[in-house]
Amino acid sequence: MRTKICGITSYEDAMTAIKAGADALGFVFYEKSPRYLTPSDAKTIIKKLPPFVEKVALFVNADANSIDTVCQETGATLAQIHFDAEKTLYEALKTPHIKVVRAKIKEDILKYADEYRLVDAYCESYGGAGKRINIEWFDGIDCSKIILAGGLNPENVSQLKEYGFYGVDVSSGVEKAHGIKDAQKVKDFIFNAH
Ligand SMILES: O=C(O)c1ccccc1N[C@@H]1O[C@H](COP(=O)(O)O)[C@@H](O)[C@H]1O
Repeated sequence: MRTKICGITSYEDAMTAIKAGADALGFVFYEKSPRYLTPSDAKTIIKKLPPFVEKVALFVNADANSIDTVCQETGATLAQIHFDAEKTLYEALKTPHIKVVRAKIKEDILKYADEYRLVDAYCESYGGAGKRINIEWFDGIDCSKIILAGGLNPENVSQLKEYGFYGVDVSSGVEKAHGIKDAQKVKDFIFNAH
């Protein structure tokens, strides 16, 4: 399973995750998030990072133009559209992107069945709240294009093997405080996911 560590706010945390084997790092450009960082601060971190690691820019309720601009300015390689965007937004986006399904019910998971997508538990604050998704909803579903998110941590990530998810994404489950990663939890999360 690929792993993404989201809510990175420092170079040190970024390198801890990369050295532990993370495939992707997430930078949150949603001002209401406790993990928000400015595009300028993200750029400073991203330009020092090694290649072959996906730098993901996470957006909530942003328009296509500002998403493209932030990604271009910061060096982010993929946009995570963490809200229910209109089709026109996806059509207008120039930046490679991944759609997020904020699942309220099992049927929501089938929405983008034929493409890679990130599935998170629905919550009013959009994400990063540690809210767990009902894992039984994935029974009998082809999970090979799904990145699972929502309430994951170093303990429960090791229980996902049978589902065959493409990847997992975690934010709050590997923190010691909002926006600050716990190095041991990051290492354990990635080790257990593998
Ligand atoms: O991390 C955030 O602060 C955040 C804010 C707004 C939307 C999404 C956010 N993070 C993403 O939410 C999911 C689940 O996070 P958690 O592991 O349950 O804390 C994950 O995809 C994060 O990338």
